[in-house]
Amino acid sequence: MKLKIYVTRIVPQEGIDILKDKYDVEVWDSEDVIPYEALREKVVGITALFCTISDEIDAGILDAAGPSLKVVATMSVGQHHIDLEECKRRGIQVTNTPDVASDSAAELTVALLLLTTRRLLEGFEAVKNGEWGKWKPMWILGTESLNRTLGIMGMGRVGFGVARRLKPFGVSRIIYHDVTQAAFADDVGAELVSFEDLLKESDLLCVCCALTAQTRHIFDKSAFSKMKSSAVLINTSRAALLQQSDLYDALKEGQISAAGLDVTDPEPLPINHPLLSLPNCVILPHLGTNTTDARSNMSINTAMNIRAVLEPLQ
Ligand SMILES: O=CC(=O)O
Repeated sequence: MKLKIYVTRIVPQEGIDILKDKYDVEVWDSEDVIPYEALREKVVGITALFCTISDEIDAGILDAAGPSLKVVATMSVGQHHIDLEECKRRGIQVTNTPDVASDSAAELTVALLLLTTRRLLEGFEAVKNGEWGKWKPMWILGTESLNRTLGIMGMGRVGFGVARRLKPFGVSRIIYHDVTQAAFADDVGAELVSFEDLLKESDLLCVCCALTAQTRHIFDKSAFSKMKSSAVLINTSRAALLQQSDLYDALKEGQISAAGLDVTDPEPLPINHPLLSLPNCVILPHLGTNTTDARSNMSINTAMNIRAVLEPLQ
């Protein structure tokens, strides 16, 4: 009898194709999140769970799956939706897809930076609303990257990808803060600085680090007060790196000039949320890995992770 794999969402077929001949693969046939109770029913007796970042995989789901479950493979970089301790205790392996989505996330960070610094959405809104009059010397003035200091919080795969892409834009300096010196940072001439100096010196600050106990809410009132009033902050990593209500105050009071966020708390952000009332805050609906290439590679990577765990057991 074939081992059972449950896939919690319609995902790119490439990943399913890698699994379907060898395993009994069932897919939740929807673009939407499977309800918790339905997931509990579906996982009974499975050996592998192919899930996404919006499925909560807690002890209740692991209990329902039972002792046959050997791997929880998430088609995401983030693993905060999985009870890792509980998986460890039960000897269930957890896998994610960190490498294949970095280029997509880095590109999105650059796109959001330009969207924010050049106020492109305001321009598009003006076109749609019939506010585009004769050429005006003082209308929708943005900030160029040329000769600006680019700051990167977290010189990992995404941070490096952002630095590599923005260097040819003519930024004058690239500085970064991380727990250690990143060997490849030299390739873009990036200098390691303290968090304090990153705040004080960055004109364009991209947050690309992981969320840990040390980085949770690291961008708070005190951090914003050290930044330049002309600085633009971009967060494409995790919402909890920022103290969101402090960010609102900093943007409202002009402590920093603008922010671009691809991640918010909560997600989705309610349409009456105060951040959405600010003209200097651009918000995207968590689009970091939304490319056909990244999603296809994430699906393949997830399937390969499942095979890497199951094959030695068979
Ligand atoms: O946020 C998206 C991911 O972790 O893949």
